[in-house]
Amino acid sequence: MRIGVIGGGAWGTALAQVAARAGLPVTLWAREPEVVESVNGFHENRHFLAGVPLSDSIRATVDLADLAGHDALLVVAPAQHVRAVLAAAPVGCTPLVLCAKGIEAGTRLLVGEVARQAAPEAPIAVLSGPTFAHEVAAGKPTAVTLACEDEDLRARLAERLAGPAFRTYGSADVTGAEIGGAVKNVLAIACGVVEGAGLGLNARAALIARGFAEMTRFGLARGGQAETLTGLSGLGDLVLTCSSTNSRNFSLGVGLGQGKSAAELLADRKTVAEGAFTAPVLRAAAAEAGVDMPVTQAVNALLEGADVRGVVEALLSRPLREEQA
Ligand SMILES: NC(=O)C1=CN([C@@H]2O[C@H](COP(=O)(O)OP(=O)(O)OC[C@H]3O[C@@H](n4cnc5c(N)ncnc54)[C@H](O)[C@@H]3O)[C@@H](O)[C@H]2O)C=CC1
Ligand SMILES: O=C(CO)COP(=O)(O)O
Repeated sequence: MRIGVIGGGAWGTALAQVAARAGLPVTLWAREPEVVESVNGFHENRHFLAGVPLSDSIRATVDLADLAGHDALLVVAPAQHVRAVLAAAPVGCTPLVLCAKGIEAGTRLLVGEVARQAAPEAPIAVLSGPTFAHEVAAGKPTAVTLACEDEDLRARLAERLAGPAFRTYGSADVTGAEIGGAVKNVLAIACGVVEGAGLGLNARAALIARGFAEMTRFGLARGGQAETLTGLSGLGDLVLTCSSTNSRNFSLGVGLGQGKSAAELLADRKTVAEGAFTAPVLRAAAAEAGVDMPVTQAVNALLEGADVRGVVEALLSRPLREEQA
């Protein structure tokens, strides 16, 4: 099985290394010529994943046409760019494994739904879970959800991508797997705010639990399954991303909690904090689905410049409610 990877950021590079470690030849498409030079010349992505030696069976290219004839394509461009890269890539009926976490602005579509429009003949799978790229690339133990409706393809992909330290758990629930990954980025910003504003560990635990309730309400309304949301791609990833400044979303929240503006924090950023793009789309999608998402609304208010104290007070002073309502 020859694997193509679309996107030479930290995660695309780490996944290229996963596939190479599994013994598969890999072509890695990156839009930056300097990334291609670094991977081909030094077996390292010095721009997005510095310090991690890469397998010499990974060949990088700036030319999307070089992805023709592969057996599966891992799609690891940021969510807002997936439509454009798929439109330009030679996809045809090659299976796509979607690895970006987000919801497309404007259309409010999950990445899998975008891919179905952009590449209607391609079978779709989703790979998602608690996976900091540096740890995966370094070979630290990691487990992911590999969701695909086609049982045979799911089993084939799960088996070929797995390795001694990379466990793939199959699921037929593509929507549920995607929603966990998209929503947790927004909730991670909220947890970062708690850290940055010094609101304490009780507040962070409460936010993870209430945030998860919010993710579940939205996920069920969009057709995801509860078991997926409590799994690796939902609760698992939420816990990881809400616990560490290794998360770009959590770090963005820390800055907001310290009183910095989103514009200041996002200016000249080379790496992506998907939650900043997902938050407004998620708020709109939740309103459309009639789902109450107070933490998501609070994150949007903070991204739009609201004062941290006022937003926290507003969250805490909402009418009391039943926990399971
Ligand atoms: N870094 C991580 O630990 C993980 C990231 N992800 C997800 O993977 C996706 C990609 O993130 P990373 O690899 O971390 O990116 P990154 O933050 O390391 O790098 C930014 C990436 O965005 C690409 N980019 C910027 N503008 C673009 C455009 N106009 N068209 C196409 N690509 C463009 C850059 O080429 C680069 O590959 C995101 O959806 C992220 O949520 C998922 C799991 C883990
Ligand atoms: O998705 C991730 C871990 O599973 C990476 O999180 P960040 O994008 O917040 O760094």
